[in-house]
Amino acid sequence: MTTFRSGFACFVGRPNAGKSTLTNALVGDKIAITSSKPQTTRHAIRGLVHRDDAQLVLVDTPGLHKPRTVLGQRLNDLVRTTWSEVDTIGLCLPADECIGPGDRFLIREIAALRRKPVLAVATKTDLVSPSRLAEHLMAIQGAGDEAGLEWRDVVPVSAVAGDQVQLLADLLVATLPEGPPLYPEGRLTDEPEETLVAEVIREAALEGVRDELPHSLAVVVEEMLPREGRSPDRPLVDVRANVFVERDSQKGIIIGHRGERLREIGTASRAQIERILGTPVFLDLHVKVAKDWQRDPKQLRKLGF
Ligand SMILES: Nc1nc2c(ncn2[C@@H]2O[C@H](COP(=O)(O)OP(=O)(O)OP(=O)(O)O)[C@@H](O)[C@H]2O)c(=O)[nH]1
Repeated sequence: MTTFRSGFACFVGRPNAGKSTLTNALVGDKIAITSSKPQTTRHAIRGLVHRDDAQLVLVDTPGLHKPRTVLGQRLNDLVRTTWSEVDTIGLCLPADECIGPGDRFLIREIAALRRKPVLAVATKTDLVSPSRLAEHLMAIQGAGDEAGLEWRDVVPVSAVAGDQVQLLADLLVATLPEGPPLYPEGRLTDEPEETLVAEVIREAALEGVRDELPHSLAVVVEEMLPREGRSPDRPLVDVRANVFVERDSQKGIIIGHRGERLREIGTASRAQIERILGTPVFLDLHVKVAKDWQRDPKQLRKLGF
């Protein structure tokens, strides 16, 4: 009989390194939220990989970055707590970018954890030539040596092309302890549905807006209830959510000319929410100003941080 393994893994790496996309590719469903804007992953969202021989729980962390606000500090604390709790770490180093000071900082921090298996994942390999990839892999090896960190493996992967994703799953599973499944089969995530719904709306609201906005956006789902009086074969769920921004000017950006952008955000997120909940949804979206919420601990708590 083959042994069953189970445990936790997380991907770390600089913003935009491809962590969420990789999590999605491994889980095979869109649970973690991706966006072309950096630092959009706010919550440690877990995806479950169910296999005959193992269950891998993926914890997706936000990027570690220079803390400038209370929120920045909390995010960094969250990253470090996550690292200490998982069985194995995958450090994502995008192949289309050189290893920089930020990556070296991460590698030193991870090296300080000692003895935790660390896989170096060269992400986005579809974007580079084989010779550039070879250079990148050697640079990864060198950066590990420099920090006294011995990689368990160095794996080139393209989450978008699906290249080597399966191999990565095998290598991650091999680092897990023996044990029974941690979650019932069929679950993809243990995030409450409200959190997923809020993340979907946040992602839609961030699409195509200016660079300073990501940090100023928070979404809170106030209510999620089945509409009363519907026949069982035609259910409808009412979702009421608030999009919080920090300033009046940002409110205007989100709402758009005659509410056009807000309508687009609603349409785009509703389709995804319906997929998550498995029922048609009526989405009631409001934009509110919570002045400087990132700097105010009380407001942060209210917004779920
Ligand atoms: N071509 C290509 N693009 C990728 C790949 N993986 C991720 N990307 C793109 O890179 C960008 C960032 O990917 P994410 O998965 O959101 O990165 P992340 O590390 O989770 O980012 P943060 O949440 O900001 O920390 C997105 O635009 C992705 O579509 C890949 O394998 N190939």
